Amino acid sequence: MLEKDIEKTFYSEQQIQERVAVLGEEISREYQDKFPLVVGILKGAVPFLSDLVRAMPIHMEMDFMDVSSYGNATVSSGEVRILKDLSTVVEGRHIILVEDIIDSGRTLKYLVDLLKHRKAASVKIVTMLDKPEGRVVDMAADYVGFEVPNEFVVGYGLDYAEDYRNLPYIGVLKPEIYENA
Ligand SMILES: O=P(O)(O)OC[C@H]1O[C@H](OP(=O)(O)OP(=O)(O)O)[C@H](O)[C@@H]1O
Ligand code: HPA
Ligand SMILES: [Mg+2]
Repeated sequence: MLEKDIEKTFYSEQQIQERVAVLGEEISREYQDKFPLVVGILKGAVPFLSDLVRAMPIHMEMDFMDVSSYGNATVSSGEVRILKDLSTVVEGRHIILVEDIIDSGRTLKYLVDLLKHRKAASVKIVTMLDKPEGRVVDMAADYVGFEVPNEFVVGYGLDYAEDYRNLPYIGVLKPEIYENA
């Protein structure tokens, strides 16, 4: 079972759900007359997006993008590649980018630049987690669920080797999970 692999919990399921309800209300107030395009970044944003949009009782459209950072193992190139693009025309739309975490900031920097280039009317970022100590490029979210310290976190969409995304809370793994990998 998943539970036995977790060393400590940073944010419980209840804390997350309470925070999502507050964020949903705040964001709805800003976007109620804007018919926003809510863009989830695959795959990590899926659990958060799923909860967030159900806490936003306003008219909206949803779409998804999948991007991947690549480079060699020691030095990240900082390049980002599109694996799945939006199926919606961005020009003139108010975009809400939904992410599970901002770490180096590279993924979101690339996406914000791209959407502005495509002439979005506005682009704002909502992220469940912000890890400020991880930042390599200048990037700040408009709405943040929680801050996390500079540790590798899993759960609520965040994976280790594609596992643990379905954990309903956010925590860190026991060291032996990495040692046995
Ligand atoms: O701020 P950054 O350093 O760019 O890191 C954050 C990004 O990295 C993770 O995604 P990943 O590319 O691992 O894909 P995934 O969502 O499918 O796990 C996470 O979900 C963010 O999208
Ligand atoms: O702390 C993290 N955990 C999982 N995936 C991530 N992608 C960037 N930072 C993280
Ligand atoms: Mg992601």
